[in-house]
Amino acid sequence: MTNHNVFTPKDMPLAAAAAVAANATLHYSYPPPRSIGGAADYAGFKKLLTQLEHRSNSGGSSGGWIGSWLDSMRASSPTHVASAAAVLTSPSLMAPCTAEYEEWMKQCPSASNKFEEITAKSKGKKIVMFLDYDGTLSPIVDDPDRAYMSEAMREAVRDVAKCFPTAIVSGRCRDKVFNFVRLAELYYAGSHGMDIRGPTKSPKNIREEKAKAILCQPASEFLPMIEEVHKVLVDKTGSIQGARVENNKFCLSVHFRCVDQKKWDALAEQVKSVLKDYPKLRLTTGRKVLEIRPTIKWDKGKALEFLLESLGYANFSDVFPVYIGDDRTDEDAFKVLRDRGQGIGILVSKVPKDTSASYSLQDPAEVMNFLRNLVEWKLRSLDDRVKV
Ligand SMILES: O=P(O)(O)OC[C@H]1O[C@H](O[C@H]2O[C@H](CO)[C@@H](O)[C@H](O)[C@H]2O)[C@H](O)[C@@H](O)[C@@H]1O
Repeated sequence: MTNHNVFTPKDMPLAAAAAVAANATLHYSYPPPRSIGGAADYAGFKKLLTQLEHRSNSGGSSGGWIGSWLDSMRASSPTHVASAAAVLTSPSLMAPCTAEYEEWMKQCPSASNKFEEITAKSKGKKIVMFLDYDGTLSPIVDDPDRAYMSEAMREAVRDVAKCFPTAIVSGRCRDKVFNFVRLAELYYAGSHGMDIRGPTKSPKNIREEKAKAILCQPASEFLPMIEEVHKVLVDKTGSIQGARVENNKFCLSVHFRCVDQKKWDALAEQVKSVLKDYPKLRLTTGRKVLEIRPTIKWDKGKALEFLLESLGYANFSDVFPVYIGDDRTDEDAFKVLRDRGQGIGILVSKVPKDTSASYSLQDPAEVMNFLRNLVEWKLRSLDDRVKV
């Protein structure tokens, strides 16, 4: 089991630096990652993409408790700004952070800086993209209903999907995440992978009938139970200001981002008392959220495997899955890739975390840059082939 975001007193400077980074108004003083090509280059490549498109057209997280409820909630929320100023102004506090970050960077280097290494690894293989939504394609915000992705990000994802089969894998319910992304040519795995659907508009790189046939809902029998628990939780948590229960169809999210920290314990107790009557449901933690889901052995890792199989890409030798995500629940997918020795996992994080991913990116902005670079690289290699 990974030990994400677990901060002990000795980690306090690091936690404070995390706060600085996670709140994005201040920046962690670390060398910015190298980028390949800027906006101008990208416009040129967009033109090339359109040309090449025409040319080709003619041919677990693991469940259970991690310590106490409250510890677990705190562990998933290292985003307070309280000590940020102290960190920024104190060299003695900054030094250990940098050393620790540098150490982490050795284990989980920047995918931007290692771009050539990544593309070299994928040589001769078919890249398949898996993208988490919240915190990966959209920045984390207080109101889950307003977690919009930018138009620029949408365009980058659209371009990626023209080059590689692309799936969105999210804890949100499939319809909701689709309404945010609004790209019909993608695969969507909602409810932490428990609701998978192929594209409604056929992507260029997949046979239409194959794409449309993909559908997987391994937790259907839990629907009535989830509905019931949703109602009970809304009722029980109603008195806690800022608490919010989100119905994600096959799972539920209890948000505490806007709850006063003094009330976290009370909220945890409420959730705990409800779940006592539902032993077939388990709880995991995400970014200031308690996630309630069926105890079935299904997670984002299983969803990734399902999609690879369905697409006929399960073969080790000719597929290179790239999974990008920021959350504990994405660790299940990173682990699958690591265990299979196939493709790469990229963790989106500005702070050191225990992870099964092999690379990192700092935030959605850097994810967008990475996606654009992949498209440019792909088009460059296609164009080179055409020239030959
Ligand atoms: O798998 P994901 O796509 O990363 O979804 C995980 C949860 O993301 C959302 O919550 C998170 O983002 C919110 C908006 O930025 C933020 O307010 C919240 O604190 C985060 O936990 C979503 O609302 C949940 O339903 C997903 O399970």
